[in-house]
Amino acid sequence: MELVLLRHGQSEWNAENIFTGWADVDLSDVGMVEAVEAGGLMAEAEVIPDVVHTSLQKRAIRTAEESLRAMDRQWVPVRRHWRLNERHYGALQGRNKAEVSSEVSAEQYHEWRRSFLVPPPPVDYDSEYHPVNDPRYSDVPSELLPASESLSMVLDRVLPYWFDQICRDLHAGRTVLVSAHGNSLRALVKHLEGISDADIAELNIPTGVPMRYELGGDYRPRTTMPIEDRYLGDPDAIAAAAEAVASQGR
Ligand SMILES: O=C(O)[C@H](O)COP(=O)(O)O
Repeated sequence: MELVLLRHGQSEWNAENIFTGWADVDLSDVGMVEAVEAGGLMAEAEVIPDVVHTSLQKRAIRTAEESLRAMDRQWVPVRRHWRLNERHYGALQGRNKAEVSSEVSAEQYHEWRRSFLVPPPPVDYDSEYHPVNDPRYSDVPSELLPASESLSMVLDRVLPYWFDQICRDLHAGRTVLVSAHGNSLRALVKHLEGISDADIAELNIPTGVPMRYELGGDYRPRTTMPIEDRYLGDPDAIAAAAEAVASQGR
């Protein structure tokens, strides 16, 4: 069973170093190029998706579209679901990462970004950033909609979708592309690789780089290998891009 995880290409707010979360920001020009290149890398590696799962956020949706276009596979079914959204970044959404970092201790900043259990401060119920005020979530019971999320909360909402929808496509023998976000993918990788709550803090996924998984019948990786070896593309450039994500705002 073949699975490809792809963080969306650079977004307009990634380029400006702004906490994004559930804000629906588009790809930057760089991000559009990254999405096309990701399609080229998948084609070159001969991992060709039969189905795509993505979030309800346009940066991931467009990344899926552009990568499929690069593979001449725009006909492939694309399923969208809020459970694959980025982590809700609460009251940090819309704020510059360097500014936030200058206002709090280095420990607090790191805890908000990378701890497993601690969510950032929440947004108010009437905030434009609370999903109850966004019509795209009108079908979702309001008690499931977050005002802020820790990575642990993201994992809890991603896993039902993983087991119910994505594993079903994998079981049917389809090569699955998941086009999603830095933190929804960190949660999924934590689950797949059995990474501890402490060690997941060290994982930073760069934009627009496909990660390839060969899964066994238990929907876990068939072989153990360093995560860096799962990326498609130039290892040095990928390592530098991951380090740049890690040090945002510092
Ligand atoms: O939502 C965001 O700001 C980014 O997509 C992910 O941000 P992070 O790397 O700071 O968690």
